[in-house]
Amino acid sequence: MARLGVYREFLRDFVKLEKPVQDQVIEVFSKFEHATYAGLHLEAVKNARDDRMRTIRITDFWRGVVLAPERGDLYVLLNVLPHDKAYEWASRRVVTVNAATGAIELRDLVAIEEHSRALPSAPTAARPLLAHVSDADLRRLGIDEQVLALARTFTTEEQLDKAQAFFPKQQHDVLVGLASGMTVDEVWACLPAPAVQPEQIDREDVAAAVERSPEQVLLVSGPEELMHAFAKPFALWRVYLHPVQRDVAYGSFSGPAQVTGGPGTGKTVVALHRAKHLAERSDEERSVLLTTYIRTLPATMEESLRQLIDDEAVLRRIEIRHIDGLAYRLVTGGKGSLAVLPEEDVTSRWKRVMRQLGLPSRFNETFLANEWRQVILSQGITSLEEYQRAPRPGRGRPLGALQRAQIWEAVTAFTEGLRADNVWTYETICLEATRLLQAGERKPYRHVIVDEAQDLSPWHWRLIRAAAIPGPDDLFLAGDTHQRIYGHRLSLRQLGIDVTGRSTRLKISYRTTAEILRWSLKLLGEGPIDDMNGGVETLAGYRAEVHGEEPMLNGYPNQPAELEALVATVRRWLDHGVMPGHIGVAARSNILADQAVTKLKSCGIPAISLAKRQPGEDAVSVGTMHRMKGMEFRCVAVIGVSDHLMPPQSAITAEDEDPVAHQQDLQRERCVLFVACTRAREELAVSWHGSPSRFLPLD
Ligand SMILES: Nc1ncnc2c1ncn2[C@@H]1O[C@H](COP(=O)(O)OP(=O)(O)OP(=O)(O)O)[C@@H](O)[C@H]1O
Repeated sequence: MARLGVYREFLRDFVKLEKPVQDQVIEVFSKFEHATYAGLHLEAVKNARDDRMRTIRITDFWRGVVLAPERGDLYVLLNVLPHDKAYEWASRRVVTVNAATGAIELRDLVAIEEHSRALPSAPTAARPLLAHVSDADLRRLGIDEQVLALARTFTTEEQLDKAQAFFPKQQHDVLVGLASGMTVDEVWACLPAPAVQPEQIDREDVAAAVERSPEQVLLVSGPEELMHAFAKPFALWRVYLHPVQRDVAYGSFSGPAQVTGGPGTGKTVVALHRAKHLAERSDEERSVLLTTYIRTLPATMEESLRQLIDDEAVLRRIEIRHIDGLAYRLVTGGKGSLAVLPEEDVTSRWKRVMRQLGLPSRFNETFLANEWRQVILSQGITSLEEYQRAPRPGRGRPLGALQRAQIWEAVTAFTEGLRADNVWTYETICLEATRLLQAGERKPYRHVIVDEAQDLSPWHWRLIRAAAIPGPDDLFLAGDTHQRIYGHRLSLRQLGIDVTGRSTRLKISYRTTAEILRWSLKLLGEGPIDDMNGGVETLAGYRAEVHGEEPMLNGYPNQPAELEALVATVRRWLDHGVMPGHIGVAARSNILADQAVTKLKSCGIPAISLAKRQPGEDAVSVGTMHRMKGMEFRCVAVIGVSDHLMPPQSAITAEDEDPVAHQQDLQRERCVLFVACTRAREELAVSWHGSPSRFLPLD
């Protein structure tokens, strides 16, 4: 019986086909297993450079390109294209085996030969791009003779960029890494670990290579899995994990462990698989807690877990809860309710305290609230003596003993006021929940998994530490400090959570394209980013496997013109067959996001605010950049990236008030923009009106 694999690169393109063609592809290939070779009408391709290429009828107009095995029964669906293009595509391409990884790779042989023929006969004076790398090193990294010969002639990055269209992808990535200054060892470390030793790789045996290429080919076990792969091409994570992801998700750790990595590297995916793994090993209900600070995430995580776990008993062992919701429930015991103050009431209480105590105006309400959160609560300070001695990292304005005494008096008045009025803030609820857990004997969870860990504050971590039984596999953290949009710098070790020797960094972005990634990384600026463990975080080796268009960057004279252009951009995406629900629009403020919804709707485009969107709703999703966290779309427009809006003045502490807080606020805003831009899978459009934001790399 024939078996079927689907080339992963095609899965991304599958969503771009029109719905009736998609349906027909599914129809044809769901019968594949049971059909005979002849019954499938696989046609040979005339003048093919690779005689294993076949095509198969999808409709009168569309054909699938299939790699047929020389021996064995494993066929690979490589692409689906209009009739003539399918034959042309198939005739030019050759499947080979990578010498370093043993995986299959696809090249446009005709284009390589054409480029090789077009080379000038005499060498040029310009320095070759890869002059600093020896042939031996290139071969060790899997560059074959044909690619090597052509790559040696390149003198500009532009030539190398163009070669992306015809070189095998893995080899092209290696060359780009070397050309960008990575060392041979660094590039080597980024290659997927070969399933066999390089000396055992038989480069003629394509059939064996297909079997050991899970990163290139999704092997489907039957029609149901095929349907799922096509129905949810973005949900491949369910069935396939990169070996590094798998090791972390299904590994055993002697204590707290951590997974880090840039946007789209699959940290949430790993967290979900880890929850499944730990729940399967457990026998108690609600013994695994999956938590986060991002409000929208628990609902999405629940939906994803339901896709991953069929067994209701296993599902019942996992509790998914927002961290503040967890604290609330621990304090109320699930009964009664607490009066939680909205942020504006918290601010007016600080103002009132200032007035009552006659504090100098330089201690304004923001300063006091930040001092309380970032110094007093963060360090768990409970007395003036402790506060007098406390270091104040991240706080720029020095304070003498008298000033500290004044502030302490204000903090005491504020917290006593809350108590007297029986009202709470989320911080005080969290402190109370931690106190209850520390006082009690029972820890409610065996395992706690935290997603978007970078956004939690020290009081959250104390709660988490107190909620889990210390021991093997107790805590598992997934996060990326480059995407910190709420929390502050902290050291987990100082909070009793030590992940030394149990931290893994993921490097492949499965979400976005190399072009979007390269541009977005520049948004982060030059400043060092901490790693939550007292060190500096890095994104070295972070890369995307797929390529696409460069981000579109456009400025307009005023906001109406920018919104008009947004409509045109969204229309173009829709005209290209992108479903409305696969388009996201992000703005820094709620006001601009609301205006975008109104504008899109007034032009007949279905659009909805992210705050109101129901799962599965097919409308363009519009929201603030903060709301974009944890989401992804095929196409994303980030609007209002103007200098007067990004960063918003109100979000930045004045430099003369506190230079350290000023820098931190700017960095956080850069991260906010970075998060919004890295939600795009295929296309990113960034726009502004008036002057562009100083964060934008426009060169
Ligand atoms: N092994 C994999 N194979 C295919 N797709 C994957 C794999 N791992 C993750 N993905 C996909 O990549 C996308 C990003 O995954 P995920 O949201 O887990 O990344 P993340 O690191 O948490 O991102 P962010 O930090 O930006 O929130 C998702 O669409 C997910 O399905």
